[in-house]
Amino acid sequence: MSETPAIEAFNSVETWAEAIAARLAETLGAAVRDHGRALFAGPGGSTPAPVYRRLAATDLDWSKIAVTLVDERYVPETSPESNARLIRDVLLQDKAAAARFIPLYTPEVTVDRAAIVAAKALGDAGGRFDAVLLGMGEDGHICSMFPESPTLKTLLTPTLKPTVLGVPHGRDGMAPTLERLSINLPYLMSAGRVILGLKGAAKRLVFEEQYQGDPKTQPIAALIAAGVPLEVLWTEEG
Ligand SMILES: O=C(O)[C@H](O)[C@@H](O)[C@H](O)[C@H](O)COP(=O)(O)O
Repeated sequence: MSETPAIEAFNSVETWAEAIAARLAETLGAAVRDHGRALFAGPGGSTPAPVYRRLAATDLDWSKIAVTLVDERYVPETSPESNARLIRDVLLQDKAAAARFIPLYTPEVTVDRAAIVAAKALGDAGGRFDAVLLGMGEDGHICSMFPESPTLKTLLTPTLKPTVLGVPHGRDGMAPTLERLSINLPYLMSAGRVILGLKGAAKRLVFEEQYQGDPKTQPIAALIAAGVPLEVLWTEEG
């Protein structure tokens, strides 16, 4: 049985965000020191902004760090739904403005073509993340690994190469409401450090319910079963 990760609890969003940013900075700084470059992948959504703000102010050699996304809505950066917009507006500021951004979205092509372009761009950047920050939806999705999605099985297949896949929007009102692009489980298996940041009681409950679930249909269970050394940092403050 794979190690089940302990949940580290923080009594405020501030201390929670500081702890995550410090760990990400430690890992990215070590990668730059040891290999001359680092690759970070983070989520969109409403959770990571306090972490991104702290990371942006951290003294690292950002000119040697590339930043990308673990998933993206298939919309241009001008859309308020764009995760790239969040990264540019919050993370690629201050000291981190010197970092290179690798978007997942490509305009005017199909989502599957955009996934191929993104997979190549990430491959050209080394094909392995030194540090990953994940969020989680209240349905247990991470990245764009949504329950009931026809792409879920392929995204969760541990034996494939790390890549990016197109994810169709859900039918009959099912999530996701927009077409998406998502890294697959092998990208998390090959990462140097994977941190899951959770806020609120509901998400803690979902995590505790799902981490010993079905690795074929529940992303958190899939990470644990695949032996991803997940660090889970949680704060009650929603
Ligand atoms: O594109 C996205 O929505 C995110 O990358 C996604 O994977 C996110 O981490 C979860 O949906 C949680 O979203 P919240 O942080 O908004 O709860």
